[in-house]
Amino acid sequence: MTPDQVSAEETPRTAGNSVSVTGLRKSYGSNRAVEDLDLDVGSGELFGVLGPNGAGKSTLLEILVGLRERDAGTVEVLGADPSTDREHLRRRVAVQPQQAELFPNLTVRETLHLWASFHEEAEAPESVVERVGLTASADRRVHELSGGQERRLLIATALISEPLLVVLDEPSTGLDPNARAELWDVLLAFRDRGGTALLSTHSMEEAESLCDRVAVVDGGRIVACGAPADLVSEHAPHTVVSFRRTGAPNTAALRAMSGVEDIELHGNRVLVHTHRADEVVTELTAMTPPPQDLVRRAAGLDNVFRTLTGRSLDENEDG
Ligand SMILES: Nc1ncnc2c1ncn2[C@@H]1O[C@H](COP(=O)(O)OP(=O)(O)OP(=O)(O)O)[C@@H](O)[C@H]1O
Repeated sequence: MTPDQVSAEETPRTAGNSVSVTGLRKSYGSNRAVEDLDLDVGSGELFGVLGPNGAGKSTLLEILVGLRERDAGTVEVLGADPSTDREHLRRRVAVQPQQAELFPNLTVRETLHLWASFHEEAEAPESVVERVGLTASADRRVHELSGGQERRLLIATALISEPLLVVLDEPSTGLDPNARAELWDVLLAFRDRGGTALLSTHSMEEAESLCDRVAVVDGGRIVACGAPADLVSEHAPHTVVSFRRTGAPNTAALRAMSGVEDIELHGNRVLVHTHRADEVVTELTAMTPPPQDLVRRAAGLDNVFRTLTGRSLDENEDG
């Protein structure tokens, strides 16, 4: 079964949505992990749930795939309720949790043959190997693979059942930029074949580069939802001028500069938010000593998050 082979009768859809959630709530004791959350993911979308650690992303995804019970709300995934219709969803939804394990001594090919044997209908392992770009490594053992190759093999084990929807919890955490880009290509190809992909991420770069639409979550709630470019133009239509800091920056003086709206400290860089970038760059370059490694860029989803919550997506930030 490929995404485009499934009839409407077999998989009832809700107005073109693969996922429809209303009023979802989940608490762990007194800790409210998900609060009155509404969400629609269209069929054929590559959809990202973006938020910092503890925002409720994993809890949401686990409820959607039937791994966790909700306290309240309605949930439809491919027209079924994951808490009661697990069998309906088992073949149609593939899940890649944050901590997934493979057998280290099996080869890539053996792994996929094993996973294929778990399903009544499965794609040929050879074609999945090719689709995730592991043909040259098909006979290598799992423990010999790079981190990126192993992650793509995990995705391959998810895709082998030819799911309509794949749900991935932070799929690219810990990967280097090349490995991330290769993994994104696999997900984009799945989307281009008609599949729906829902992933969580705390990387604004991943959300911006990969996702058709993004739900920005904080404290268990969606604070904004839309196409990345639309979210940026609505909530953060400004420029970020940044430079390398040497010693403790004089943030009070920077804040007092004409045109400066906000200052953030991010790692070894000072980020200056402004709608008047030319003016600010002129003022900054006139400072003594002049700022090093000055860069200007349009604001991104990290700035959307900051505008909407007053906090940073990146926990390690100190600004
Ligand atoms: N099994 C659990 N028992 C108690 N509290 C939990 C449990 N799982 C998650 N939580 C809490 O619920 C909140 C949401 O956690 P969740 O893991 O869903 O967020 P997240 O956005 O996926 O974060 P992370 O990226 O760190 O996994 C957090 O405050 C977390 O500590």
